[in-house]
Amino acid sequence: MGRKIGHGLGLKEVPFENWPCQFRINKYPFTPENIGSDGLRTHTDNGFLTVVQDDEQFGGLEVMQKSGNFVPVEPSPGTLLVNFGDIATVWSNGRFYNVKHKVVCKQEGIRISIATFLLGPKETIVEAPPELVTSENPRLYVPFMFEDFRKTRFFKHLNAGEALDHFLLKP
Ligand SMILES: O=C(O)CCC(=O)C(=O)O
Ligand SMILES: [Fe+2]
Repeated sequence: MGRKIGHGLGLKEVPFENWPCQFRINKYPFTPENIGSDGLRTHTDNGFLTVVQDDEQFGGLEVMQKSGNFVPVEPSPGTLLVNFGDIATVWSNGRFYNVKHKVVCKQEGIRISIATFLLGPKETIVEAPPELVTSENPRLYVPFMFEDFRKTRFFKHLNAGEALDHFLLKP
């Protein structure tokens, strides 16, 4: 998938080969009192991209449009959902949108989703490849280590994309 994304941008090579992945099963034990409230608060994913197998019975995942409106993503049996995270915005030099999303409790019961996260590189810096930096699209972010980015997000509680502002070249 990473290779296809890179090719879509006109790149011959992509760096994702050794980037770590994280696998997580989310379990939401929703009670009647939870209905209408957030099961998972608005956030962006911190890595490059996420592949989600959503709960086919429950629904409840909502993504935020640039306008700020949340739009429900109705689960579709047999399909996976893919979204970009913060590192995709940095690596693509602003071309990819780190979509904000949340989970709303729609009904009582145990909601399960399965997510695989392609994170950022462990040993190399995160930066847009030179082909994606031009005079019309100058570099947006200071090159950084993914681990430093993750710590900034975690310790400053910046879970909805705001951590990227700390790494802007021109704040
Ligand atoms: O449970 C879901 O549908 C989404 C989960 C999610 O956004 C996450 O694990 O980061
Ligand atoms: Fe997420």
